[in-house]
Amino acid sequence: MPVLAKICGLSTPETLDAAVARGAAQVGFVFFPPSPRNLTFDQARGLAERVPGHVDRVGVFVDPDDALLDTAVAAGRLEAIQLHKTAPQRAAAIRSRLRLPIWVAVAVKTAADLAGAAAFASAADRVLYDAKTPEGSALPGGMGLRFDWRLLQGHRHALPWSLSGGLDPGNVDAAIRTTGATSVDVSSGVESAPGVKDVDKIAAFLKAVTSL
Ligand SMILES: O=C(O)c1ccccc1N[C@@H]1O[C@H](COP(=O)(O)O)[C@@H](O)[C@H]1O
Repeated sequence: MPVLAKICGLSTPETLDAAVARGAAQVGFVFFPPSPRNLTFDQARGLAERVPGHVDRVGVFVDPDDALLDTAVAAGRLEAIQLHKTAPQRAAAIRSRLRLPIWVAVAVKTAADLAGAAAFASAADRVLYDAKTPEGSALPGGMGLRFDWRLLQGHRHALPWSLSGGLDPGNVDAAIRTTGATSVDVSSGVESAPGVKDVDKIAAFLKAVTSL
């Protein structure tokens, strides 16, 4: 089965174009001011118009309010919403109000954390397994941290799922082989510095994924 890749945290036309040209299935736009990848609405508007119809625009949010969601969805012409640190009831409310697919991040450190995904079974469309960031971290994702991929082996998933957290061009092949993921998501693993995407790393990551 082909593996789909989302390149997250894009903020320049050049890196967005590289992700599209090299075969990204989704591009991620971050709307979270503490992140070095946070977009203004004007930036999102400009990037959104470069994305062809076969690539989905995913907005990344941390427990957002309705005003932020509405403005970001319009500016970024978002086709899916990725939620971090958002309760199941709130995710369900966002889903029914926006009528867009909801990706919900589940932070994983131990096997017990995987059970958290079940609470989103009727509230989301996809689970994104991501590494748990340390208590008090500024960001709940996008820190290049990975979890023990073997935890996913044999796990019965409540929803379609994607793998993220610390993936990069050198390890994504092993991550896919270990977990059986058919969808992967990367941010800092294709950067030269926090928030600075690297076109060569994007190309290498997508080559590793699409040549499997
Ligand atoms: O990328 C960010 O800055 C970010 C901010 C807030 C929530 C999530 C964020 N990124 C997501 O984190 C994961 C893993 O990132 P990484 O590859 O380990 O750097 C990814 O899903 C991003 O979408």
